Amino acid sequence: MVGPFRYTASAAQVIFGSGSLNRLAEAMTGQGGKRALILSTPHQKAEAERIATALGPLAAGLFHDATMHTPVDVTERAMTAYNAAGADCVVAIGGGSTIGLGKAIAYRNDALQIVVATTYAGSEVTPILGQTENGQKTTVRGPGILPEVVIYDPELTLGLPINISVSSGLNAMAHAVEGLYAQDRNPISSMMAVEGLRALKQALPQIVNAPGDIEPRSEALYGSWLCGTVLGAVGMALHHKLCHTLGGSFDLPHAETHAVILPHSAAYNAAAAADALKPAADLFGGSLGSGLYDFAASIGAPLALRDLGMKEADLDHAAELAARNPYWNPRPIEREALRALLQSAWEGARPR
Ligand SMILES: NC(=O)c1ccc[n+]([C@@H]2O[C@H](COP(=O)([O-])OP(=O)(O)OC[C@H]3O[C@@H](n4cnc5c(N)ncnc54)[C@H](O)[C@@H]3O)[C@@H](O)[C@H]2O)c1
Ligand SMILES: O=C(O)CCC(=O)CC(=O)O
Repeated sequence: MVGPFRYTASAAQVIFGSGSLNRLAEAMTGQGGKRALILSTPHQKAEAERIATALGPLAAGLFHDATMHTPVDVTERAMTAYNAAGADCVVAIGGGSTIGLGKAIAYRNDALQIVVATTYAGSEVTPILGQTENGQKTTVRGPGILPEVVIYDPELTLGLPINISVSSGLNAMAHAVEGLYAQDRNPISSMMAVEGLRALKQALPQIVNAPGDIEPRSEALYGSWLCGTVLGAVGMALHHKLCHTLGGSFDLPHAETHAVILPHSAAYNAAAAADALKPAADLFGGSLGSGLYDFAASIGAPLALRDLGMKEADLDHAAELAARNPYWNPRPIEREALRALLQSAWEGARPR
């Protein structure tokens, strides 16, 4: 039987396709934007400068210090740049770090946000902002946080390094896996989750073999949009709580941490959410935890927390933090089982 359910569609406008970056000025002025602060990481500064040149007088300035986990001190410097430039909107070009900075600005001043998304993290289509201050990462949700327009131009992802592509793709897949067993899931979010998983499962091995091939790049960006939309639409559970803890309190890299944890969190929840996870398990050979692990290994993803810089001595503390104020999860958060999960993930063991 279908339902009952509640589904809230995202209000963001999506412009998808090769060459869609050319529609940036039109997208910005169409929303009433006149002076944009262009945001990027230091790594994508040149791309941001090209965008500023193309926008001409619509570009009010550049800020290229976006940083992972959205530190509040960086946001404060960006706010100063925004006000000094007389900007009325932001254009964020990049992955979740740059998009997070744009959201943090909009959270404070309701700036219009135009996003050019260049990884598979999915932040561009969520009303979620994570920020870090004094070593603590906190998350807020709110309508002003969701970017108004998202441009997906696969041409811009052709140079995304293979290792980032792989980890970022698994980060997207984690949104879909958790979306499948979310308490507030609905037929639309589950359909998007399964299609997102299918698209990324198909695209990532092809990207590893031919990173400059536009077809799998388009497929991966399409899959990441779907998975990100699921993240924005329904609640996340143990997997996201763990990654949030490991990223915010132990400064582990975001996408790589998702990539390592996903097989283990999926295995943890496999029995408790067997029906909801069946379409995903079917995609990965029947057993979701080991299937995801084998898939991740086959595309060269990181498999062990120890390889990301996590200290074994910190695992107890991580388990304790992750068990504190837990998100709803299909299987109860059992302290010992959670500690065992972290040990397996630290060692890079294949879940059963
Ligand atoms: N709020 C949300 O809904 C949400 C969702 C997912 C991630 N996030 C946040 O996003 C951050 C991580 O984002 P991420 O994983 O996308 O990494 P990132 O944005 O830090 O990007 C990783 C690196 O890749 C570079 N890069 C990005 N796109 C590129 C491209 N096409 N070509 C070459 N280099 C490129 C970036 O400049 C950066 O140096 C974390 O802070 C995480 O918490 C938030
Ligand atoms: O860090 C954030 O902005 C929130 C993170 C989130 O909800 C998605 C993720 O962890 O990939």
